[in-house]
Amino acid sequence: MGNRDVVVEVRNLYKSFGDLDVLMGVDLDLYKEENLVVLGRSGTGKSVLIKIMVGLLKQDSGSMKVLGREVSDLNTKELNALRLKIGFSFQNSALYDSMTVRENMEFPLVRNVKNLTKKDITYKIEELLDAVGLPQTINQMPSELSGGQKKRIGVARTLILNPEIMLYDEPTAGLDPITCVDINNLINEVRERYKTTSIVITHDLACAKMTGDRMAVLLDGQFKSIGTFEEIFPRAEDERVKSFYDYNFINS
Ligand SMILES: Nc1ncnc2c1ncn2[C@@H]1O[C@H](COP(=O)(O)OP(=O)(O)OP(=O)(O)O)[C@@H](O)[C@H]1O
Repeated sequence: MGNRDVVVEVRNLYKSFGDLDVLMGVDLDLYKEENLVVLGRSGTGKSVLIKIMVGLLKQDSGSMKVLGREVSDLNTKELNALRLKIGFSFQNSALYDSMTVRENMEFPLVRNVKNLTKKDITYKIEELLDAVGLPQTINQMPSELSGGQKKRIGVARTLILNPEIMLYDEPTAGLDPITCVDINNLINEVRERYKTTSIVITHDLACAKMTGDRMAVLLDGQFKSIGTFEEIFPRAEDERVKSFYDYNFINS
């Protein structure tokens, strides 16, 4: 891990929807260049937490500081600037089906960065396709790519704006075990090469083990356990944390 600068600081964060209490006192420090895995069953509030982090939702109380700024205090312009520093890698890759790989990658660049020459754009696209090991796909359509390749291109497209923070939402969902290992390696390589700080949301403990420096388990609206894989799972006492481990490593 790099130094211990805190990139995201969450303190006593609460969020409810009517009678539904989702986040109930979340605390978290995400350190620079760390890969933090967030685990939690469906509906525990992982997406709500991420949405508060990028200013799509507002907390009821508590604090969410990203890159030193309290997100709920930011105006629209500041929020847009913050979002450019956060790369979101979607579960379904979110590529535009009617565009080639090159056009898919060009799109966020042209939209967000002024005064780039055609040469700059091509250079950047080629560099990132190289980084994800798919330079040969530049003129292909998404329909011609495998699920794993689409994920890689999705990650390359997210990286094109040089984000400081990467959010990976279920990066291995729907992939075969070998492609999962590939994507996990990619997440680690991205951190090495681009010095990103990452949050990986997953239900896949093998993915968690390979990519996470630490993991945080969201239970009853809080991170009850935060630590390395070995600190949390093999000897978990909470039945729900234990069942996560048993399900992934014994019953599957
Ligand atoms: N805008 C909203 N209005 C009302 N309820 C919401 C809203 N957003 C989320 N919720 C509720 O908050 C709870 C947590 O949702 P969230 O999407 O964060 O779950 P999750 O942990 O990301 O689940 P999954 O793993 O299935 O994606 C759910 O019960 C959901 O219905």
